[in-house]
Amino acid sequence: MNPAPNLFLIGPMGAGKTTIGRRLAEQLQLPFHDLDHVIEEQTGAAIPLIFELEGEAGFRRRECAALADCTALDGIVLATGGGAVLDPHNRELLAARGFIVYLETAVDIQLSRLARDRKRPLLAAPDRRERLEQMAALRNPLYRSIADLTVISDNEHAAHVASELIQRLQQQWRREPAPAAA
Ligand SMILES: Nc1ncnc2c1ncn2[C@@H]1O[C@H](COP(=O)(O)OP(=O)(O)O)[C@@H](O)[C@H]1O
Ligand SMILES: O=C(O)C1=C[C@@H](OP(=O)(O)O)[C@@H](O)[C@H](O)C1
Ligand SMILES: [Mg+2]
Repeated sequence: MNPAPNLFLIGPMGAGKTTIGRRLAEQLQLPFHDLDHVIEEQTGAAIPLIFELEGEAGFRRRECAALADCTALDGIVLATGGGAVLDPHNRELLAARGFIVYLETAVDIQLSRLARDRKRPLLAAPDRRERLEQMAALRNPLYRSIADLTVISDNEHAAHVASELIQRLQQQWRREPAPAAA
């Protein structure tokens, strides 16, 4: 629960980390970074191509490097990718360097939001529900283990989730000092 100079969004694919993170950064007037976007810029390739050429292991190595770079910054909002919490060192860096918000989302909601998605290689499975449920079983305890704040991200309006999140953060910061921008 340490107030820290960064806000990190964690949670599964389709939770709205990228969408809500961008809104949150705008409203808090902080720079926004999306970990997947940073990986794509550093690699010069889109996420599906990285998976195709280097496999998930190669993507994870790049994700660790990008996360180390992003968590070295101060005063940012960072939307992580859903699997960033799998690596124990990533979890340590996130916990040490920022305030962690877990966007909790039901598999049904993920399925409907991502129904037409073709940019998330891990969803290229014959049974998407089964894949998401397997990932949730492994990852949800990890999200919970490092979250400073958990917000249910099931509402169909991203703006609604973002404003609830800001209210919850303000309540939190009334109890503890607000994170200072760099
Ligand atoms: N609260 C929400 N309600 C409805 N759709 C949402 C909401 N948050 C995100 N979305 C949509 O779901 C999809 C995935 O959102 P995204 O922000 O990319 O999630 P993540 O980064 O967690 O994978 C996008 O099409 C986005 O517009
Ligand atoms: O859950 C995962 O392992 C992944 C989530 C994706 O990001 P989002 O959570 O932003 O969709 C992206 O990092 C990659 O496709 C792998
Ligand atoms: Mg995202």
